[in-house]
Amino acid sequence: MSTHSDYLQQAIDLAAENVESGQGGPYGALIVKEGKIIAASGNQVTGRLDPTAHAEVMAIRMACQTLNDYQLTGCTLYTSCEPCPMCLGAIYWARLDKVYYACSREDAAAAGFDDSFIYDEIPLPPAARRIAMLNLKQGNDLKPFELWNAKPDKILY
Ligand SMILES: Nc1nc2[nH]cnc2c(=O)[nH]1
Repeated sequence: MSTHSDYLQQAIDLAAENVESGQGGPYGALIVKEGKIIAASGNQVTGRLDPTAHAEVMAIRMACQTLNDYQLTGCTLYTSCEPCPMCLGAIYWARLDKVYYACSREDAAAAGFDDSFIYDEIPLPPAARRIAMLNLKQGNDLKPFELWNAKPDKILY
């Protein structure tokens, strides 16, 4: 029976292997459900030319395919490093039960992966962010939400 520490060690090993493979950054993640590893991935940002291909996001995508579901309730994520703000959002949307991580955001920053500029942006008003988010109201901007609310067979997530 593997322990939390065993799974976390596997995530760290994946991260270290990822440096050799050249697929992306020094990160690894895996997802466990009922004692079984259902997904595992390294960071694949540069290999896939995909800035969203962080280890945690890749593992979440893989686990959803494995379970044929869009939510991961009952699953635990093990990651070599504290999730970045993007992965944090993905973790909540995926409804994972719990996350274990090894390195901290401070460790990542010391290695050149500093997320603090993103954390600092979050509380700012959208238009004041470094990448300005400009709210342009349109006459029919609420239409998609109205259609959604009226749709009897919608799949809630
Ligand atoms: N936790 C985590 N942080 C990152 N920062 C840049 N890439 C990654 C990643 O794949 N995982």
